[in-house]
Amino acid sequence: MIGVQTADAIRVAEQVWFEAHRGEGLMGRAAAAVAAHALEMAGTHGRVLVVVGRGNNGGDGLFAAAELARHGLPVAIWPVAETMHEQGRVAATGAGCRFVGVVEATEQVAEVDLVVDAVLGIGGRPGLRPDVLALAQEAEALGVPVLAVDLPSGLDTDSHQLQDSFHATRTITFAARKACHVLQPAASRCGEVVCVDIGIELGNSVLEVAEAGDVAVRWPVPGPTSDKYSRGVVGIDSGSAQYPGAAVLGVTGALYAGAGMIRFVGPEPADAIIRASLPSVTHGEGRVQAWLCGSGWGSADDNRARLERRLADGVPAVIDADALSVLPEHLPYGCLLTPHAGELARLLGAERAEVEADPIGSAHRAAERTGAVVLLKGASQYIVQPDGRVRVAVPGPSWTAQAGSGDVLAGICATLLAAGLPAADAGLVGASVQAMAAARRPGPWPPDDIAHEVAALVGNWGELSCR
Ligand SMILES: NC(=O)C1=CN([C@@H]2O[C@H](COP(=O)(O)OP(=O)(O)OC[C@H]3O[C@@H](n4cnc5c(N)ncnc54)[C@H](OP(=O)(O)O)[C@@H]3O)[C@@H](O)[C@H]2O)[C@@H](O)CC1
Ligand SMILES: [K+]
Repeated sequence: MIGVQTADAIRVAEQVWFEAHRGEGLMGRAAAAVAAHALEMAGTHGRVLVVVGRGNNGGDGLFAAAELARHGLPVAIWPVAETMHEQGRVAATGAGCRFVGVVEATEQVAEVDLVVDAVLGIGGRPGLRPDVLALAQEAEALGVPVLAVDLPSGLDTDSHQLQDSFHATRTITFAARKACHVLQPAASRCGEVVCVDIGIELGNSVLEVAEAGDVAVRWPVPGPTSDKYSRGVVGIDSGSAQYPGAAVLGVTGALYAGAGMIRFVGPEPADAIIRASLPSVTHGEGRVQAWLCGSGWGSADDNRARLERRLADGVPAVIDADALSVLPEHLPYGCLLTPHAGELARLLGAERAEVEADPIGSAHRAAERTGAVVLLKGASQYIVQPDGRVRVAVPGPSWTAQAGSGDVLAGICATLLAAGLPAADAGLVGASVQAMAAARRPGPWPPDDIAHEVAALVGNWGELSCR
């Protein structure tokens, strides 16, 4: 898992380091890493424009500029504020960097091979001054590579929200990733994110982002004594006359994620379609280890009773789509809710914009209120537990932003619940594996094709770990 830290936590850790290492500095380490990446991006003869702010982020930029100039690169520096880091200014001047004003900097953008953005780091307030924004936009429009120091200036360090900012090709950050580097849409401004260890010690992270290895180790691979019951029986009550496809997709997701057995109890015409196209699925009631309810129910009058009937078994359930608006007072232990932003807003009686402004807080409210884990779907997929722990699924390509992806995902998660994964892991692993499968098969593939790709992906892990 990748641990994400806040700006405050970084500041505290830096302070502890400074107290333990009196007279020493961290900026040299940060600047050396920036210079190495700048050299790689600009080439040994590249022309570089470094835009520096008044704080320590600007200091990093000035020391990196000095290093580049010592390597013989022509370096121009635009200090955007009236003051700048004094030792950094002395170093850059001594190394032969040239200081320019706004007019020359703007002219230079079209000429240079790299722009280094060292305007604002973790001490910055969101947004950019108009003249700095104009330069950032010019660089983007011209396709000039941008190396952001710590974060693209203009972004809010601890937020997922988009702001007027630089659009980096690469961002080099220090000690740990921050929310803006990993959460969409802000992360889309960061380009490739490189995290450099500068030697400070950090405590618990504010949230964690899953990596491929975290998914593989949690995947329930059958052992030599496994049978269809021990692997997990999934009950699926989904679909309606209006939305039979949701049921077919959910069953497909469950099947290709490796359900030991599926009992489908949804209505026609999905029942007949599944009988004809997915012959391993059984039909009718029986014992199950987990339920999937809600996908494709539509706004029928009997949704509340339909959900209560399934929850009466007392086993964990994936509660999706239309079932999210008819939740009973008490849910069985270990349920997973899988709303998108609009569904979560309805569940909370809030506006969609409120959920989009505060996805983690909104998902946490729903988790606290229901006692269930919430998997909030979207460009970044949050898994939030009632105790406030937050994890984010492995990110995937935007191709999965299409109708039916959520139905497949609910089926995958239900298989994982039935296999015995706790709801938080089922949500994390389910959302991640779908994203990873989509990444293996880029392009406009329909969601059922991505479900098939899940089986291929998991099969590779099976070779390694199947006994
Ligand atoms: N500590 C260390 O040893 C290490 C730190 N490191 C580096 O330092 C960075 C943090 O430095 P920092 O704390 O000086 O903050 P930074 O982001 O440079 O900017 C703050 C300045 O900008 C101003 N300002 C703010 N918002 C603004 C806006 N929207 N528009 C215009 N101005 C704005 C604000 O002025 P104010 O108006 O608040 O008086 C303030 O003066 C960190 O990201 C990393 O790069 C590394 O070297 C590792 C070691
Ligand atoms: K920056």
